[in-house]
Amino acid sequence: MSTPSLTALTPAPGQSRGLRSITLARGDMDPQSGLLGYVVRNDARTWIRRGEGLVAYGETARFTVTGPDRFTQAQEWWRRELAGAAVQDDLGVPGSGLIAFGSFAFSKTSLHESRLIVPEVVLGCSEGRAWLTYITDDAEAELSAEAAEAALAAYLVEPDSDRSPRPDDRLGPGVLSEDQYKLAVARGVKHVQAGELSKLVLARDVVAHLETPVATAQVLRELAVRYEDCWTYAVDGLIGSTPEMLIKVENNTAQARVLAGTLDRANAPADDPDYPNRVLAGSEKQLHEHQIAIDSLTETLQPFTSSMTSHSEPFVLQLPNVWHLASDVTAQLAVDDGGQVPTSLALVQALHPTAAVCGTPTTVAGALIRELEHLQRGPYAGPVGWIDAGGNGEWGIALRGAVIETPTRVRLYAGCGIVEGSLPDAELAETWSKFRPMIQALGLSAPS
Ligand SMILES: C=C(O[C@H]1C=CC=C(C(=O)O)[C@@H]1O)C(=O)O
Repeated sequence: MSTPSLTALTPAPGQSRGLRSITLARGDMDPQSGLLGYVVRNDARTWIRRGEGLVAYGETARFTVTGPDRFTQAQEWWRRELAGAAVQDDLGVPGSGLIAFGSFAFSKTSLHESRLIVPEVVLGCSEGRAWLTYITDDAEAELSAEAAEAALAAYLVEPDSDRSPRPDDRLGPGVLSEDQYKLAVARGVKHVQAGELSKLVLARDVVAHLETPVATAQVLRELAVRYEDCWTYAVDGLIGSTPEMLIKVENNTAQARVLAGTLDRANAPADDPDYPNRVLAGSEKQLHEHQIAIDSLTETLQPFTSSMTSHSEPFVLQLPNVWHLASDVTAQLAVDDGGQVPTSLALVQALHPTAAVCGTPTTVAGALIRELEHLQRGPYAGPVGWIDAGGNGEWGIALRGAVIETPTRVRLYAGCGIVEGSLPDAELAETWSKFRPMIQALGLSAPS
């Protein structure tokens, strides 16, 4: 596999062979709803957390790719687009100026197309500062505040309607039945016990069949409000709210949030505040599973850094559906001989797939996933996020999400880390707790 170029991506000032963009500060974002007020169309692309992030519409350029070099090729395409671009950016903060949204297949052998998409309009909000970016490939187009506002207004003029649950909406089985999934888990445990690997992540799917077309914008707003500590993503029908940050790059700093170890909140005793600390943070099995995930991230990130910090113990992250063992990692990126730090995509290429979604060792786990899961993961558990012209970006792991396959068919995915002590019934139950965000946002109920 070719190694990623670590040179930061820099647009050439003044050139306009291709993309042209203007970014303007915008003061009128409703502080209550933040960006959510703009998530009104089902084709919105989003990256939202606590009311901030990015919402985009339209498409000015697109790159698609499959195979083991998908990250490198995407980065090379982005570099070429930037080399011919003319960028006016009043703000110069991560996410302003030219950006591309992206989603990548989990597997290097997947036929699913990984993609980078340059939108036409982007609304951004970070630390209270809001902006609007307008991007065009029309050499004659006027680049002004009026033109940018008009481009945005054209997308907002006809919002898509919300929908109410219908009697015939239902949740059906996916590729594997529940019993087949439990069998796959039992087989996975045997491979771990045989010493072939220390951790394996096995996923399964369920399918939502809706009577009327899915109201994607409504689903995204519900996810973003309910799962405000997660990153609510939408890229070409891949939607969800992920609690796991694969890598975020802001100038010379990289951050990751590693999760592994899960406890369902549904059956937790209401009068026992110490329950997650005792049952999750006090469990040898869960701590072992978490340690494997954090080691896989820090060992791979380390060569790109000059310093790195993470707490020695994971903390308990409380989400509406589950508690997770979580570790936040912050690193200063090492500067190369040319004075550059790696781009967010270069780090994604190095880090994906972590043990949180694949296993350890990666190659053994990857082969077993193909053998035992019988699932085409597509973009599930792959990197999803955005990159800007400076190489900054945020790439989450596409978890707690779904793929909209047709307007009335939505495939939900969830997986579990399998270690030596894993029990098939418990792992099956855990997948239901991980499906819950999407099940609720779609207005469905899980089978009891
Ligand atoms: C693979 C998933 O979750 C991963 C992330 C957090 C906790 C996990 C766990 O406890 O098994 C999984 O490793 C998923 O949500 O589909």
